[in-house]
Amino acid sequence: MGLAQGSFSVPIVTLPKIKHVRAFTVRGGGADYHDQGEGHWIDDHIATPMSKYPEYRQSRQSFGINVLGTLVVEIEAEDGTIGFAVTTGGEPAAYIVEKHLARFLEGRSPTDYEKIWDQMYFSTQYYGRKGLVINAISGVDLALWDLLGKLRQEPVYHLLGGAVRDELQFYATGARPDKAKEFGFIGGKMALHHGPAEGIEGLKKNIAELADMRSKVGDDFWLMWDCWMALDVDYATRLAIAAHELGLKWIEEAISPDDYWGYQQLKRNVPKGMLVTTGEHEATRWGFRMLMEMDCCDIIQPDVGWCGGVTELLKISALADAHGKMVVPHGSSVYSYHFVITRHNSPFAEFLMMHPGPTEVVPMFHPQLLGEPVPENGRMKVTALDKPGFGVDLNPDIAMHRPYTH
Ligand SMILES: C[C@H](O)[C@H](O)[C@@H](O)[C@@H](O)C(=O)O
Ligand SMILES: [Mg+2]
Repeated sequence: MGLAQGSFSVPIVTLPKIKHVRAFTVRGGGADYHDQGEGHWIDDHIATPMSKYPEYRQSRQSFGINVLGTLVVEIEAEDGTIGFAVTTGGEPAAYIVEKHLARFLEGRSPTDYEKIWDQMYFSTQYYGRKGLVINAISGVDLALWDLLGKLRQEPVYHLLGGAVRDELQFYATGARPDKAKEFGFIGGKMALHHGPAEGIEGLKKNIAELADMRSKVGDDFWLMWDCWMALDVDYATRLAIAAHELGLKWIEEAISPDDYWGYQQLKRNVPKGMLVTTGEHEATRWGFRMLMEMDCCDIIQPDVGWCGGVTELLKISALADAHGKMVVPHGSSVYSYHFVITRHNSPFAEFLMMHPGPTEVVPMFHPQLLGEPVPENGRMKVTALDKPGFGVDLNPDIAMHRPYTH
């Protein structure tokens, strides 16, 4: 780290330049958290847009929800410091990182993250804009922020403006909100099991499941449904009306992320007091601008590993703040924790319960990250984030594969 002579006597710090960008793939849980073994709650007859095909109704893995696997991006500076990040993307994302994105980083300063993001986005705009390409850009951007933190010996949340509160509070996503309540979480979000293709019988089963869980957690504990893009406006409206009496707090990602008009209508249809949320499969400031200007939802839920990374989430969050919208990022382990703690309009965070039951609290991206913090009693003190970068290390025991080089 050199000390360049500034215009005053005080020298400014010049960080070492980026020397190498490398992309690896990993299978088995971690950032591609749907890539789990048999009998996991996260693959048990969950309603999806593919549920209209009976052969793909029981298991999301049957139609390929875990086909990509994890992308690991490593960025090495000239002094040997390595920043890394994990997200969903696997081999195709690794190809994009190595063959297309790396050229915008190697030889550059890690502080040029705005220009680097702009060049990664607009150089891939002709084939990207959302989905896999933005996942790859997000992975690079997160690794860049991890490198910046390590070079500056500061946690990422310091670089984002510092903590606005002393601790994070979490709701838990999983099949057991009753256990989530025991563990001290502020609420429980369940995956919806039956979609329109199962007719009124399926809708009644959904309501019966919610009623059963409400009887277990009492009247005040937050209960939410995650509908994973599975419904249409009519079904979602009928479900919301029936669930309102059971105190459903929000109905999440009920319809296709492309159907902004449908969300606009659903938000008008749901009973007063029920929130409509979405955004985990939306990307960039432009996608979220559409959600907000068309009044599609009450809470936006970008995934920082899928929406464009920290650099883009800063823009999305500021836009949401101006619109008076809450930003509760989709669960993405430390990558969302370091962000949420710094934003007034992100009052709580999601914790995805990755234990198969789930009857235990385990790290979300297990087994890929060493030092990954987990909530205690549903909360996480900001001090748990006080390590350089995102504060985690890659588990050396996991098999990483580098499918492409450049
Ligand atoms: C639980 C949901 O079906 C998804 O698996 C989950 O990843 C996501 O939608 C969430 O909000 O956590
Ligand atoms: Mg969701």
